[in-house]
Amino acid sequence: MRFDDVWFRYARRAPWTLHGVGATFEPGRTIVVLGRNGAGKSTLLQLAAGVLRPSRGTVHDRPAVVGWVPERFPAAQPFTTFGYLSAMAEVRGLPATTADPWIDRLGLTAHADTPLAELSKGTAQKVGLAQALLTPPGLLVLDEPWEGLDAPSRELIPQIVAEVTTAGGTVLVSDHRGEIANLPGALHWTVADGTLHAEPAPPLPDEVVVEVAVPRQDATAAVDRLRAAGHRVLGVREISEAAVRREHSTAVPEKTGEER
Ligand SMILES: Nc1ncnc2c1ncn2[C@@H]1O[C@H](COP(=O)(O)OP(=O)(O)OP(=O)(O)O)[C@@H](O)[C@H]1O
Repeated sequence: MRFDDVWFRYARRAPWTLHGVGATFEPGRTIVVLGRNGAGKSTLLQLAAGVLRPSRGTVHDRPAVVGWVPERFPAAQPFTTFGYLSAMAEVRGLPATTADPWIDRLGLTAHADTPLAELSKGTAQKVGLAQALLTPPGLLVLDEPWEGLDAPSRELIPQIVAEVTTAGGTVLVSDHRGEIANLPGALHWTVADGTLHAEPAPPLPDEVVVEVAVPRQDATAAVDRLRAAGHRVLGVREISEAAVRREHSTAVPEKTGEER
């Protein structure tokens, strides 16, 4: 995807929030958007996601599937967690059960029948995240995704980001706390004075995500061994029935003809 001389302002005579932004969003990249409060990070993310349209200029080649997670999930909707996620799946032509693995993985099972309006901010954010991941996104846009999340869920974000980029998607994430800034290969773009300042791109890591199940009592030792062998451990989580079912359809991805 590419921004070609993108300008944006919120009203006809308002000052430009962004002006003359040019940027290329490479597949497989994590792009961390930094900047002070009010600099225009959310505006840039919404232009990328297609939630806002540029006042001038063009966004080219936006991926067909965009996952958009706003800073605050709009919880004032007449659904329960499960009702909302299954309705979102059906809108996309997917079976209602598509949401089940995400409900499980994001720890939403206990809240499945809770009305959205009664969820805590962090739980509502997880519903927003699950919604964005129902179909594997070519572009995942996360606006301050850590806000209000509990510790186990915060660890999930880098895992999910790595899964999307490993599958060839682009992740655009605003992160004023710097929680994801150290991901290998992450680009740092800073919004200031209405423009984008991009640090030079580090090489893309040539990695895949391998999920390994070990007995619970061996988890710490397994993590230590993997780290000692030079692997990045993205996180440890409870195995779920959905994950066990997925295991039977897991295969090591083959390289494409071009990569051989
Ligand atoms: N809906 C809107 N209508 C008018 N002005 C807006 C609107 N949304 C944002 N702005 C203004 O546009 C500018 C950029 O806002 P934006 O939310 O993109 O910044 P940000 O870097 O994401 O800030 P924060 O870190 O506080 O979320 C700010 O001056 C803000 O007040």
